[in-house]
Amino acid sequence: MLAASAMKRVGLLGGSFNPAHEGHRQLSLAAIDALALDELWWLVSPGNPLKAGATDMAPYDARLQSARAMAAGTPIAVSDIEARLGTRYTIDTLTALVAEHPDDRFIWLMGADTVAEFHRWKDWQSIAQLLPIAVLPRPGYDASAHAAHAMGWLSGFVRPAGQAKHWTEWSLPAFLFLNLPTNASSATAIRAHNPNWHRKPSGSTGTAGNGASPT
Ligand SMILES: Nc1ncnc2c1ncn2[C@@H]1O[C@H](COP(=O)(O)OP(=O)(O)OP(=O)(O)O)[C@@H](O)[C@H]1O
Ligand SMILES: O=C(O)c1ccc[n+]([C@@H]2O[C@H](COP(=O)([O-])O)[C@@H](O)[C@H]2O)c1
Repeated sequence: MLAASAMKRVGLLGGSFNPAHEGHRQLSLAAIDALALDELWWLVSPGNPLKAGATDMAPYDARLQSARAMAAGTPIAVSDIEARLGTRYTIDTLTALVAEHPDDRFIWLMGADTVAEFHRWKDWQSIAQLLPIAVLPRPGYDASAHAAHAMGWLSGFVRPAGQAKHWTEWSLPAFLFLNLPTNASSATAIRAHNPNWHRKPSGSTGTAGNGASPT
């Protein structure tokens, strides 16, 4: 007799990871604890639709390797599912993931800085109707997140941070500001200091981490 598969509680953090840094890692580990997640996946974006004109976007493989290196030794898994599915918009990725994993429960994670532009994402209200959303605090972005255009609609669905572990029981939409220690790391700051972070020094073997793809 086959054993019934157990429902997994999975957090999803999408990003450019150009490059991945300590902020991604610290906040992800804290979110695993706060939300009682079984797994947390970093979805490395082949191309953020709102960064289409960016001239400083490193090649996809370099960003993937950077995420794997930063996730190494943690329970965080790095996924290239958007490259494999050919999806660029979050709503398309999440719709596919939910259909592929009907027995699991997903929650979308986003840094406080991204809330200000959330209303510009394709079908953003549908995203909130599909999955609960948890916001990772980020130094300097608390006010802009709370004042965001999207909050005009989302504020009616905000859940108390103290109930974070109960997210699988919530009706949707459900929006949560996580109360976690912050980390000021930023990929923009890293690139400003080292624009060639993704170019290997000559003689390098280029090995970086062993993060397995979850999907
Ligand atoms: N230090 C941080 N604290 C909280 N959330 C973060 C932090 N850094 C990144 N995030 C969140 O992680 C996700 C992926 O971030 P991303 O890869 O764009 O890094 P970034 O540092 O914001 O990059 P950039 O400076 O190039 O915009 C986004 O939701 C972002 O808000
Ligand atoms: O779906 C959209 O319209 C959309 C617009 C902007 C950003 N996103 C997603 O937001 C996540 C964070 O992106 P970034 O570049 O700020 O790290 C990443 O998963 C992107 O694909 C998604």
